[in-house]
Amino acid sequence: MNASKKSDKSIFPSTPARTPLFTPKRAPSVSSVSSTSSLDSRKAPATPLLTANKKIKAPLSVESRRNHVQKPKSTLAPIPSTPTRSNGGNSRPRTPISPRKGAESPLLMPAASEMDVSNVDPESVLVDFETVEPGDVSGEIDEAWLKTALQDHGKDDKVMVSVRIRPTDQHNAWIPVQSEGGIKLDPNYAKSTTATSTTSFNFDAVLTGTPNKPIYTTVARSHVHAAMDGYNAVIFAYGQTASGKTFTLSGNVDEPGIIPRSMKDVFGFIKRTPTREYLLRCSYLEIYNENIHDLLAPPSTAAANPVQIQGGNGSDLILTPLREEVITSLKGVKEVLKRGESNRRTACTDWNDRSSRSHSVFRLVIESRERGSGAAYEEDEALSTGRATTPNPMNGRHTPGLGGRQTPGLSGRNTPGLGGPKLQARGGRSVQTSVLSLIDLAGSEKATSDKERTREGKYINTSLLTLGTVIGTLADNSAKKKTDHVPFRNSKLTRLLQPSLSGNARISVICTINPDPSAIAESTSTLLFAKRIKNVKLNAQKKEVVDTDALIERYRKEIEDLKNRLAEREAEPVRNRRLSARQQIDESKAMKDLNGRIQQLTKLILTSQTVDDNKGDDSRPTSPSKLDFDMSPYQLKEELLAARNQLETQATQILSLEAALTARPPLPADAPEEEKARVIAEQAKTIRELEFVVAGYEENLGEPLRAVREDVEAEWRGKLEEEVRKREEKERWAGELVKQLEKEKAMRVKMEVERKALAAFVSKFDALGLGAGGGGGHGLPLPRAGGASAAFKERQEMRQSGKVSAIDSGSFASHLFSHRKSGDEGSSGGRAGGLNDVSNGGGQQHNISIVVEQCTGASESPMRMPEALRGQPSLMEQPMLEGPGEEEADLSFDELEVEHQLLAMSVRGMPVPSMNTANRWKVANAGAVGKGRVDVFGDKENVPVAGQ
Ligand SMILES: Nc1ncnc2c1ncn2[C@@H]1O[C@H](COP(=O)(O)OP(=O)(O)OP(=O)(O)O)[C@@H](O)[C@H]1O
Repeated sequence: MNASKKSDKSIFPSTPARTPLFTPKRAPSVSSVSSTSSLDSRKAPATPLLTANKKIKAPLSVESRRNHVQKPKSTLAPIPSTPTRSNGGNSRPRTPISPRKGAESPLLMPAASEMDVSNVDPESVLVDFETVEPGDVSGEIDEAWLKTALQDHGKDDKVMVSVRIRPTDQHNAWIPVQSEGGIKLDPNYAKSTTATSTTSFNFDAVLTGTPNKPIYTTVARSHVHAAMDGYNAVIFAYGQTASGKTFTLSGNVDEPGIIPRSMKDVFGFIKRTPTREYLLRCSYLEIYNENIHDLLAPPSTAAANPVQIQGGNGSDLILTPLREEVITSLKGVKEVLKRGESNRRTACTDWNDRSSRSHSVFRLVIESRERGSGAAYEEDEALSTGRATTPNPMNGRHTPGLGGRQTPGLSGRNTPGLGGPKLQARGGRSVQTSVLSLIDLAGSEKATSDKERTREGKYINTSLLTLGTVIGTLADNSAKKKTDHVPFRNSKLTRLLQPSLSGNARISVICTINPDPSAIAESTSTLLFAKRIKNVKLNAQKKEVVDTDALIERYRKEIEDLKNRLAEREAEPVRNRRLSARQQIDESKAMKDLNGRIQQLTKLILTSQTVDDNKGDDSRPTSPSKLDFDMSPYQLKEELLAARNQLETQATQILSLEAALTARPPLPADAPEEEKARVIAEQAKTIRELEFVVAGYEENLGEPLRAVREDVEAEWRGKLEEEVRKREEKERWAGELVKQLEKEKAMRVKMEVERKALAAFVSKFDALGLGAGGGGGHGLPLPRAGGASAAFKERQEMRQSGKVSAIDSGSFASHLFSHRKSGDEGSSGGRAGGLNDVSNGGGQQHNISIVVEQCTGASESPMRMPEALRGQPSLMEQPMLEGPGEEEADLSFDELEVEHQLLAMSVRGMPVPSMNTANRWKVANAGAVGKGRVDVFGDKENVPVAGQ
């Protein structure tokens, strides 16, 4: 790897070197790849121009990561614990030499730096205008700039989008229209490329050239200031590989990029803000192959403990375990950045000697609160810390130090939670919290000639694609006022960016493009991404945490004082208070004021508590300041409940005291003593009377009244017993009625069944033309000689010969009747032997009448067969009548079966053919009955057989 390339990625290298104008590497042919390439071979000094066509392979990034760290010991060495100011006046905030007891979180790795936030007392590492070193302040900030800062791009609710065109000494395919923030494709290339129809774009700024200062001033400074002012801010670079993202973000020693410049600006801002004090803590992480690694943790432990993202949708996220280091000077930042940079995964690709193989995120958490001074501050401090503070002789500030109030959990214990303690809202001073995120994305790229690079490239491209989709959906939602699901969770990158992209951040995006004509497609894709993100709506809000504990405590104290004063006055004997009328008026007014103030404070306590409750987890989800993470969630809940109960009890006590105060008898302050004594006497009498009423009611009723009451009670007792007896009688009667009703219901059901059976029987008779209105006189056919058996037989024969496909509903019955045309009389021999073979003779017809009797008992049948019919053959055995034109009856096997049973019921006592008869008939007909129909008869085989 050549030296100049290395220096590009190192923000603060030891040996400054000017960067030559960059010409990107072309993807070389496979033949040009030197298999003997090594790190040493790449050390030969060469400009990017000279190395442009030379493919050099880097060792695999993961394995080489530790080798790549050139001075691991020095980079991980702790920052000097006691930095001193050159003027010897105010001292820089000190880093405690020994970690606090119990500060180690089991989830965090052993500290590699004493500035690890979990090892320090935040109150001792605050930065303010007095502690900022002159050299740490950006010399670039001047009054003129402060005016321009008012034209803050981040103020509106849109993402600030800029394009940076990397310089080239070859053909430039893109023409900037800088004054209008536009960029368009050179018409010569526009014609030749079919990559896109859109060739001209407009953004907030289009920037060219190598200097990073104008880039920072234009795209980043206002966002850094917004972050210092309490807004979350995100600045990220997006673009294809080797287009200049890292150069823009980190830069080099000659051209420091956005990250080092913004850090300088942070200290400059603090220097110019004497009213506030700051706690600055930073973290540095990378997303490599969809795993998040802590770049500030020792590489071995970072690899073994990938950072996890926790937290709700859209709200703040918790990254754990992630080391956060407190910074108090630019030197500290340099140290942290250097360490992080050295742990970053970079590798030589076909296009970039030191291509970032991961997305890197440098986060600076800025917490600030007003600097306290004066008597009120002293008192607040004492209230907050529970002890008097000692002014620091060096800077005059009150620093409670290690023994001071740190991060009380609800239990009151000092417990640094996960991620370390944070600045506390104290002494009634609220804390503003914001996060500045500076993100260097890995570049999108085509498949490379190296397997590992290709694998990394896939992860990179996938997460960038997801970022594109997320941005697209957000833009679409904003434009069309929709609320479509945004797939933030599809990649670690978008998940990490979720709170910011959801709107609560000011965002600036620098899209870097490679102006080479061969990269027009990729550049266009980058520009389309830039266009989409421009439409995402933002609504960044400041986050302020109020010290409700301190406020409530102060109110309580005041209420206590007021109550004491009131009590003293009331306790003073009247005779001792010989006051003039004027004094009495004044005192009355003072008492009234005291009461008013107590009420007001009580309300404030309740409001503060409500605010605190409402904020709950939502207000500071990431803050461990209110939570003791050593406790189980159950214990925390218990504590919370206990604290609330206590507060409520106190509030109730206060309210009842107030009520007692206001309920005192109204008496003008200037009323004479006699008058007061009279009012008191009256009140005492009233109280005695009420006591008499409450306690002695029974005693005062007297004997005669008691006797009357007993008489009345006896009378009513008798009436009650009579009513009870009557009710029992009625219940018995109702029970009888219910039983009768049940019986009747059963009877009805039975009758309904019989009625239906009878109706079916009658309808069958009618259908057969055997009913009273049926016979020959009415033209309905009568069964003819040969009977149903002959018809059935013929039917089966027809089926077997294929003339009839199956015995279908009604067809068998029709054959019963149509069969008489065949004149087959011989089949009657199939009848059951025990039955009378009665021929009705040729075309003779019968009139069959049925007597239906009312069913009078369970044993009686509703039907009686007339005498005339007794001895007649059953319907099945009756021969068919002959006669042209008779209609076909609609009978199926089942219907015949029903008919058969009905007949059996109706002619009880008569010899009735059983279904066995029919079965025998079936057998006699040589199995002509379809096998599939046997089940039609089924267990009706068991019907009692008459005559057998
Ligand atoms: N504006 C610029 N002026 C001069 N040199 C530049 C400029 N932009 C980029 N370069 C040079 O181009 C090379 C590639 O740039 P850089 O590493 O920043 O690209 P990148 O987009 O971060 O690539 P990757 O996505 O692969 O990490 C570097 O050597 C860098 O010094």
